[in-house]
Amino acid sequence: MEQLVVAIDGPSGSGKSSVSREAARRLGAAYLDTGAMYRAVTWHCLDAGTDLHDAAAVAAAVRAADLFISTDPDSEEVLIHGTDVTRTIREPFVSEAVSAVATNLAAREELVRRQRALIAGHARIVAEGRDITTVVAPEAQARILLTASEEARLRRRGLQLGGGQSGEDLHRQVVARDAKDSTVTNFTTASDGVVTLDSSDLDFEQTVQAVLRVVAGAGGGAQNPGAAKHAKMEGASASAGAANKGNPSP
Ligand SMILES: Nc1ncnc2c1ncn2[C@@H]1O[C@H](COP(=O)(O)OP(=O)(O)OP(=O)(O)O)[C@@H](O)[C@H]1O
Ligand SMILES: Nc1ccn([C@H]2C[C@H](O)[C@@H](COP(=O)(O)O)O2)c(=O)n1
Repeated sequence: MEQLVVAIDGPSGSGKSSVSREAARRLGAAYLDTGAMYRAVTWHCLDAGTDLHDAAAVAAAVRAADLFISTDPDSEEVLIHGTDVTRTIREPFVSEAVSAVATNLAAREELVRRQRALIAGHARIVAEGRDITTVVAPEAQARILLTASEEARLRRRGLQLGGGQSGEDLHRQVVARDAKDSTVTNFTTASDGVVTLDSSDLDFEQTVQAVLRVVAGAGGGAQNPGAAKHAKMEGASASAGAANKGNPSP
């Protein structure tokens, strides 16, 4: 059976992670959050006292990183050197530091290599980030640039963080981070063959449906239509067989 790879990129707060995870469930596919990999190695550098401005030291730390990321859409789990950082990597101190690692080209090269290995290990996978459609998996059957207006993205992130953030904090975590990250990746304009999906005026469910339509149009439907229908009705998982119990060795 031909492998199904769905590649989704987009700016911060566009809904990549949440929409991709749900699309993966309904497709009976694995799910790869590549941003979590950048976050985990950033946490590790901070924890180890590595100077994030020392490009060689950061690259060495990333190459040596013992990193595990679950690819089961129903199990969010990220471990680095055995430490569970699943929650910590979402903290603002990591969000504010991560661009220093994401703009390190040697660190990117290493993480891209690992991401390709993870993708290759699954029969069906939805992978999301900033350079999946262009660098990591340009041969993916379905490639989507998921966008939303800046206003929608700031509003969504504010709601997601509980509404306690100042406008300045949100701007730093969404707009300023995108500005730094876009110096090394293109997630604002769609490359040839990439479908742009603007979710500004769509709710979450409509956005998931729009992604599934693009995948179906590219020839990749639900693995088992009954399971996908069930997942849609019950909000339950259709991800049997998608779990990854061990990442390829570095
Ligand atoms: N179409 C939508 N309408 C309304 N809310 C949405 C929509 N899509 C996603 N959301 C919500 O917006 C928030 C941000 O989404 P998410 O974390 O998936 O974005 P992201 O693009 O992965 O961001 P980042 O790259 O910064 O991690 C979440 O709370 C999510 O549930
Ligand atoms: N393929 C990727 C994925 C992520 N990044 C960078 C961009 C972000 O600043 C950071 C964390 O990503 P997020 O969790 O916010 O999606 O990692 C990247 O450069 N390439």
